[in-house]
Amino acid sequence: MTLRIVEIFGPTIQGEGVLIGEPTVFVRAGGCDYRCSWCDSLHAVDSRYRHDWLPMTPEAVMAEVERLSGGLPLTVSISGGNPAIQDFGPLIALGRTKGYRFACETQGSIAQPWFADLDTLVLSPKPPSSGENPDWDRFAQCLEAAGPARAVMKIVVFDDADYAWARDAHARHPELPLYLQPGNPEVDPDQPVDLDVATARLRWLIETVTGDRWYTPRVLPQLHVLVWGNQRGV
Ligand SMILES: C[S@@+](CC[C@H](N)C(=O)[O-])C[C@H]1O[C@@H](n2cnc3c(N)ncnc32)[C@H](O)[C@@H]1O
Ligand SMILES: Nc1nc2[nH]cc(C(=O)O)c2c(=O)[nH]1
Ligand code: SF4
Ligand SMILES: [Mg+2]
Repeated sequence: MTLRIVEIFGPTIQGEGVLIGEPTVFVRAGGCDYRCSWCDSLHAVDSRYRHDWLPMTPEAVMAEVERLSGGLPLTVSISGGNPAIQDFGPLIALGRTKGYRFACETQGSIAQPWFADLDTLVLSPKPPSSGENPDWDRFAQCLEAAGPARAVMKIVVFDDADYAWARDAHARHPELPLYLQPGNPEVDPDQPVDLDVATARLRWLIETVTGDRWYTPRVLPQLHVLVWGNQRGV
């Protein structure tokens, strides 16, 4: 059994959401059932890049994670692409025997039994600006599959319509801790990120939430983007 792997990198810090700042090794899976207009990881989505994806056994993935982490357990974040189109159960089982913890980032379109083996499931349903239209029944199936794993919701907000949509999404799932992050409009890895633009977008989101007296979500930047821009592998 092999997994389609785009890249394995770290240790770095988790730059987004509930685990922000946490030392992390990332395992990026190839392939996605969505095509978000502003996807910052097209190299893991578009089949144009698939010749760069490596078939790897769970043992080989874990060996690379251990090499990068110096053999000391930390949090492994499985992202993509949508990792839920593959079976990460054997990798998680193997990593657990060595003391590693696991988180997964997915949009909530495909449920997997192995979600229950995670420590943290980050569900990131896509707002209107993405051009995708989430299926809330499937989203609920993902939550059900998570079982004992901690599930949280992270929503990217580009504009007022996304913000209103995020409020509705929270109303559907008030039980999920909610994290909002401003959208990054500049995702070309070869172009620098304009920090003034990033700061202005973050300020707008904070002021929108507080101005609305909405005290539920945590508003966070993409910390890695502030530090490294759109560079890959960080
Ligand atoms: C690249 S995705 C991979 C995992 C999964 N496909 C998903 O979308 O949740 C990881 C996270 O990056 C977020 N993201 C992608 N492009 C972004 C952008 N341009 N600005 C801000 N966040 C973005 C996604 O919403 C998701 O929360
Ligand atoms: N540092 C860092 N934090 C991240 N959080 C989510 C990421 C992703 O691309 O899934 C990501 C990433 O690529 N790097
Ligand atoms: S679901 Fe995630 S990986 Fe897939 S296109 Fe959207 S942001 Fe990119
Ligand atoms: Mg990213």
